[in-house]
Amino acid sequence: MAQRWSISNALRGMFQRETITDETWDDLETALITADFGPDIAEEVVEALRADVDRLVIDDPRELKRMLRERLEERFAAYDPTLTLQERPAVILVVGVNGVGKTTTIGKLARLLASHGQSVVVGAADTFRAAAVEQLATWAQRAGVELVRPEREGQDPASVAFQTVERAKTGDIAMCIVDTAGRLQTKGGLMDELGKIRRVVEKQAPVSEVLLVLDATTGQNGVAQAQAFIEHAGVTGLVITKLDGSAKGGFVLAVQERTGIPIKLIGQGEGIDDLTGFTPHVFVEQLVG
Ligand SMILES: Nc1nc2c(ncn2[C@@H]2O[C@H](COP(=O)(O)OP(=O)(O)OP(=O)(O)O)[C@@H](O)[C@H]2O)c(=O)[nH]1
Repeated sequence: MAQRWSISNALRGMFQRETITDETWDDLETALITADFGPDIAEEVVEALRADVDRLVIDDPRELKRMLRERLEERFAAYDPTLTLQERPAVILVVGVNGVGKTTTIGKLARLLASHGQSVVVGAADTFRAAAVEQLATWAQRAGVELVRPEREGQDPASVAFQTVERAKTGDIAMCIVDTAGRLQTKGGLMDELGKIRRVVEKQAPVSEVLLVLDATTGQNGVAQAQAFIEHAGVTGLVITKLDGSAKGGFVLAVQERTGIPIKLIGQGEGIDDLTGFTPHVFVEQLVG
């Protein structure tokens, strides 16, 4: 079954026509804009394909579909989606606004890494809500990985992050994932706190990845969120969650190009196995059909 965020249905009529006409181009641009690529990218893609079709004297819409896949894949693949986890321990900080899916993503990522034979410890540096710690504890248990909890409610999140990395070092644990409290990108004090967490962790070990989690259903607003986090937390990769509930597959490309930060992981469900790496070829196959 096609993903909800796929544009294959929107394109169906277009590829059922015998030849490429003006309507073909209008339909394509509308499909791209509807999928939240944003008007600029939609126009660029249409213009580039139009030029190719004219130059190569093509009139078969099926050929155009192949060219659309190629062009999108080239744009998606302009950034390296590989997680950089060579350090020992490899420290991953996970940041983002409230409710985007940080804790869920950590549970899934811990499971993914553990299933590849890595030892993992997760740290509950979201110390404001006891429920947040318990939620992470449940995920850690499901993933079969160790957890470092705050010693008391309201403990400085940076100190929990520090203790988590310390635990990884003393226990010879390869991967260390630190959960942080959700925060609005407009709250300066809370954004500064992220910088502090990072500096404190770096006293123990270099930070390998700072992953910013974005909810695909927020669309272009996610770009504004991303920019503030990039400024304050030194984001190295994006995680797009809730793509399963979104009709906005194009958001993935828009946010990557506008922030210049690669998409590294994709979440498509609430289950522990619903997280994958980002593979442009596979993604575009599903997107275009
Ligand atoms: N459908 C779907 N739901 C998701 C996905 N990822 C997370 N969720 C749901 O989103 C909700 C919020 O997820 P959390 O992991 O608690 O989000 P958070 O960012 O840690 O939240 P705060 O700690 O409050 O900032 C939960 O109901 C999750 O089940 C996803 O990929 N798909």
